[in-house]
Amino acid sequence: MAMRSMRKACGCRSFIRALHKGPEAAQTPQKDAVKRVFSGIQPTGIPHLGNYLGAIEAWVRLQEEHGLVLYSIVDLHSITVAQDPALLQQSILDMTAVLLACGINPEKSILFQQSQVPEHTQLSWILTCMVRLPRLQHLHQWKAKIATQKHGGTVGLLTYPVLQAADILLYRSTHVPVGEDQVQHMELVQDLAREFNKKYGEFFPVPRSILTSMKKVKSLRDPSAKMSKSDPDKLATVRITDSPEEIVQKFRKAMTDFTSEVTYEPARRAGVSNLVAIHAAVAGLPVEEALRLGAGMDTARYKLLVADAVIQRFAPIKREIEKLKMDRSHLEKVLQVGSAKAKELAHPVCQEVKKLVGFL
Ligand SMILES: Nc1ncnc2c1ncn2[C@@H]1O[C@H](COP(=O)(O)OC(=O)[C@@H](N)Cc2c[nH]c3ccccc23)[C@@H](O)[C@H]1O
Repeated sequence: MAMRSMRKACGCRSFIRALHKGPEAAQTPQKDAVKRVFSGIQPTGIPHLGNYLGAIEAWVRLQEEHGLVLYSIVDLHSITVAQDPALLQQSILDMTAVLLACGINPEKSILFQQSQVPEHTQLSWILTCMVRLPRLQHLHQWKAKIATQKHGGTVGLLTYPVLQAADILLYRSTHVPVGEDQVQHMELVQDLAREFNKKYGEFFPVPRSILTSMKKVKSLRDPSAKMSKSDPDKLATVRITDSPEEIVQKFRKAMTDFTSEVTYEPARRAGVSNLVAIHAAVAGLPVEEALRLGAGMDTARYKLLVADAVIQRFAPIKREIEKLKMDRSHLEKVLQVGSAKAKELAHPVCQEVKKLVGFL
């Protein structure tokens, strides 16, 4: 059944070609002609402009182009740092509402809850036994995250990228739309796929990252850093559900420089260039057109134009989120159905892996 569903996944490749792929992606030979797309998002916190432009927007387009597309709400990943159980339950449903409101269509892609498919943790254990400790200790995100944790962080936080590898490989995925912050994790996934194939015979395709032109949306308060859910400065991050007033305030306070003209020079003028990139992306314009609209404005006025474009873009999504959140049983049903479909795909792959590894 799994292989039959996977074979259906072909479709046109134009969108994938149109997206910028990272260098590691371009160099990876891809023997597998069938495209299988997988990605995930942590349920904790409301998605922000970075999640939306760097990942979710691409997810929506990819489900139009490919037969087998899976998106997972990765609740197992979220407990690598402390969570309140009641809040986590609510966050999983809220994230379901957000993804549906953004355009994820459960008829076109499989939207599911990671913990409902136990094969993720089973494959994760097998892969964990193939990774050397220093490989995980050298990853940027581990180093950044332990700096914020008491007592050095949990073992789960350390092995988090191996679970991510299991998520992807479990569906023998070929393409993974992610933001730039996940590229190092993707290199680990690619290495694990190659190593597994070398040891047990050709089994996993080596998955490629798909990066959009908005692969790193910067913090509004520090354009040298990425926009992040966990930024302690509330003005740094624009969430999908922010009110128009909050959005205006955040853009007003966005860090730029002492030049008032609006230009796009990411290396020299990171702050204003981040605004131009956001403007172009949310308004669906080329950067040149966004610059033309900002011509003659000073940065203070341009910030309001960008804020307005973001407000317009998020307004219908916000309305839809509110509507969806009123029907809890619908959200639960979507996850239930999606998780059953994912399990149907995951089970035979996991069984094959177990056999290859030598389990009876
Ligand atoms: N400032 C930003 N600019 C551009 N893109 C950004 C920005 N911030 C976040 N992203 C992207 O949003 C997606 C979800 O983020 P998460 O932190 O939940 O994403 C994470 O924590 C993953 N470990 C979840 C995961 C678990 N298993 C997977 C398997 C495949 C892909 C992803 C996963 C990601 O694509 C992330 O790159």
